Amino acid sequence: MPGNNYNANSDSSHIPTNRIDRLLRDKRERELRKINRGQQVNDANDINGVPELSEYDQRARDLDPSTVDNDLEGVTKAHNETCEGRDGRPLSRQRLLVVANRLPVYAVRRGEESWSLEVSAGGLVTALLGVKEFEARWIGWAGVNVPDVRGQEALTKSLAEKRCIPVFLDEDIVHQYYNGYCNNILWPLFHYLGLPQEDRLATTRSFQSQFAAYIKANQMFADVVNQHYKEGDVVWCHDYHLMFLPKCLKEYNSEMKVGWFLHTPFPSSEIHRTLPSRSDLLRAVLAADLVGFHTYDYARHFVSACTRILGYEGTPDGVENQGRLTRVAAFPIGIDSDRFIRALEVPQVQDHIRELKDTFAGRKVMLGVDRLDMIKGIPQKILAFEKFLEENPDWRDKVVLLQIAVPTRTDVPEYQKLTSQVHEIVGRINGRFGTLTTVPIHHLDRSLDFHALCALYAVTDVALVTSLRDGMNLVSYEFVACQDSKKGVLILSEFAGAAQSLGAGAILVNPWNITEVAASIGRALNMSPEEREKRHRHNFLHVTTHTAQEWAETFVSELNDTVVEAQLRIRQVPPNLQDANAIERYLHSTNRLLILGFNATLTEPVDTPGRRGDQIKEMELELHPDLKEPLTALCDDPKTTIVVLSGSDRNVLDDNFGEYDMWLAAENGMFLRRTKGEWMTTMPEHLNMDWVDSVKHVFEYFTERTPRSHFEQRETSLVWNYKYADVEFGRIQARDMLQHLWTGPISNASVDVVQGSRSVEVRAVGVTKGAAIDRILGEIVHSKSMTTPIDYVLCIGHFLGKDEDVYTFFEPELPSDTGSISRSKPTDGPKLPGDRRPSLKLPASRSGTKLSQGKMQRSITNAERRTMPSHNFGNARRPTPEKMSWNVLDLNKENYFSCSVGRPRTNARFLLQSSDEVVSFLKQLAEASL
Ligand SMILES: O=P(O)(O)OC[C@H]1O[C@H](O[C@H]2O[C@H](CO)[C@@H](O)[C@H](O)[C@H]2O)[C@H](O)[C@@H](O)[C@@H]1O
Ligand SMILES: O=c1ccn([C@@H]2O[C@H](COP(=O)(O)OP(=O)(O)O)[C@@H](O)[C@H]2O)c(=O)[nH]1
Repeated sequence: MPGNNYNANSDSSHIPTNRIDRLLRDKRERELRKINRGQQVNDANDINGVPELSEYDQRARDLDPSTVDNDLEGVTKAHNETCEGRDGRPLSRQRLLVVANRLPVYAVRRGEESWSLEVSAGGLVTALLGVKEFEARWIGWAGVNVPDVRGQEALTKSLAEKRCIPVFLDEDIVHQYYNGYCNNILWPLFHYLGLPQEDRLATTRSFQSQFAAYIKANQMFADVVNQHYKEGDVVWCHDYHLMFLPKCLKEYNSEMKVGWFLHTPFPSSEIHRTLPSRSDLLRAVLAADLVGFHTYDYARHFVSACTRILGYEGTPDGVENQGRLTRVAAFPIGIDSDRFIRALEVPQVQDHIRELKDTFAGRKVMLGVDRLDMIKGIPQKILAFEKFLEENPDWRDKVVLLQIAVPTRTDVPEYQKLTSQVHEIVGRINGRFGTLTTVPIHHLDRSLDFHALCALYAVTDVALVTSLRDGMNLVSYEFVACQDSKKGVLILSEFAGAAQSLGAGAILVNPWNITEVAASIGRALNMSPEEREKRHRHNFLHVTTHTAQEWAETFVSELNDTVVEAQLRIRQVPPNLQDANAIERYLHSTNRLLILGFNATLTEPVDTPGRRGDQIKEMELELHPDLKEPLTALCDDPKTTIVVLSGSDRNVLDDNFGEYDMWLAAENGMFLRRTKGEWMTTMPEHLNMDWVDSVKHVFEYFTERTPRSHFEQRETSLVWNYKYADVEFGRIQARDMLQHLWTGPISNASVDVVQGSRSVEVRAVGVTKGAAIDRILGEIVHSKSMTTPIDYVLCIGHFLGKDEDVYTFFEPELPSDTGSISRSKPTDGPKLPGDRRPSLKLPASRSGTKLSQGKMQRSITNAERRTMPSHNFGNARRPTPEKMSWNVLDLNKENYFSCSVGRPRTNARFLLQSSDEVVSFLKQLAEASL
């Protein structure tokens, strides 16, 4: 194996924990493989004495029906044989299943069982043909309706030779899915052209029926993928046609590595939210492991749509929901620049170039190459050219505009209209500025073959790309690749993705500003050779380094890595609560304590903040409707004590739990009540509340300035909530607020500032659920006259990080400062904040302790509540040893179930995803104990 610098560091047994480190390592290894391949090709050439066909040429030949050896397999085999791994053994390349609406070839039927295959045009095909690192197979529609089985079988066989696998879509599906939902709804919407009126969809069609066809078609693609999928394959789904595919695939096999890439822009969330099926589409895409876009802007829009429409969390890495991260990133596509550069040397292209030079001698050539699509801004381009001719009569016989307009989606009425519109404008301008022998615009409604296109690019002085919106626009890249001798000028729409990469070298224009485009034409035609050279250098460097191959390799490398990353994350996420075990242990214990949170633990799940009209309802927390029965049964069991431990105030808990026989601990345990008795306070003595007015002042300020935010004043805390506000604005405001609270005038007050996912809470120092629990426990033990220790604890809640000390309070595996409970060895697991672990011994009788001295047991009137001094338990968290007469807790680790709800980054032992799961578990528990 050839010597290299990279091998020394490449130890496959060590996986870097940092993503960038892993991706850099991957990149080095790819470079190494390329060097190896290059050397082997050179060696082979030396032996044979003849230059080898490049892989791309080979591939293009493979796809060209006129070539004899048209088997892609050959290329792949050669690769497999030449690739070596780090240990020198041949490496088999990873299998890549590319799933796109269109196959790189389209089929034309020649007889009942005879098909010919033509290469499809379009940026996606061009880009993916440049991918060499993987053993790729294509899955897609062959662009033709094949109703008969014999025809399907014959076509499948022909396509197999090209490593293509067909998905057969019937005419109606194509009509509703491809012409309808894809190209009449999603395409214009994603390009900011808005949605069609429902009545313009035709009587037999509606959003609903087209969407249904879309889902059906996506499922058909998924079925074919599933038939061909082998463990370890990477599945790469492409474009707006297949937004449902990631979901379908993951439902079939959650282990599948699935990536999805969008070739169009992704619009602002304000545009996307107009789409009736907006949420379904976003959720389906998010099932992928990696979601890619051409530019950072599109990625940003997508993340923003997920946060604003679905209410999910947007992070710098992607979109997070319930601990599952879908990575979202920008992967700008490129072309196989070498292929274009090499093509210029081909004799056929040289001939073309000569012909074109002769034909347009004495005139500057301007070029437009576009599919005849409204997003390409063809009318705007022609009108700008007309304005230029109008204002510059000297140029009228010295410049020609060649416009190649490739027919596309000709069954969609909007495209038909565009064709007539363009023809009409071209006719008018040619009539206005043409002569008997020449016309200013040569407009062709057809496609050109590759060589003719390269020749055209090469003779062009000014390329004009005026897309109103364009995912990337590869034509601009191809033009640059073919211009190394001429160094022509690129006029490029600022609304094409390419503007982000070629912006510095091109003249950027707003295609809607006809005056600006016309002036830019003048500027380009008159540009000095020095300036053209400088601009071209910049663009050429970009196009030749950011290739299609780089694009695909980077995407797949990141896709592979998201799976590594997910595994690393999963290691930190606790397992789901095993219901059967928790129930079994419950049944075999004699004195059980169930501590339950309220909000997002026992409440009815609310869908998303985007559900307008439900906000008022959501703001009033309500008990899950299915909970009544099991909760009653569990509360009525004499061997079970239930405590609802919540941040909510007393009224909320009274309203929701008044009818059950249980304990209520409001305001993070600062108030306690058995439902049969009165509220009492458990607040520590001397709880300093002097900060309340200042914090309230700050909260009022931010509430006034943040529409749809609100704050709640409780006895021991204030909570500012921006759940219903604009997510991004809310977050910015929260950051400002936090900064002010941490560093401003109240920074020295005795408060804890706690940041929630959409809230900021300020509490008196030391107020946490964990800090309150031993006082609560003491009171319960006393009040229930417990005589046997608690031998089973289940603590379930959607608690803020600060309140997770309640989980650690009971944790038998953490070291204790008393010997009251037998514990196993200390673990390196979650750390207990400070030395908060209480003695778990409490007095059998509380007479003589502060706990029993009455104050806290008297009920509190509403009038007293606001001004109530801190008092009562004093140092009750640590009763003196002489007062302890028996162990309250006798908990071994198998009988302890701490469980976080919907917060995977937790110190709890287990996880439940939602309140639905909590309810389902409690139901089973109640039923099992009947
Ligand atoms: O297959 P068609 O419906 O005839 O359309 C052809 C392709 O058009 C779109 O291309 C996009 O992809 C290019 C490469 O990423 C990008 O440069 C361009 O800006 C996009 O418009 C479409 O997204 C493809 O799926 C179609 O195959
Ligand atoms: O007659 C033609 C005109 C264009 N193209 C190819 O079509 C693609 C157009 O890609 P682009 O990204 O510019 O736009 P899209 O059509 O994909 O929206 C480019 O690779 C062109 O080389 C082609 O094969 N034949």
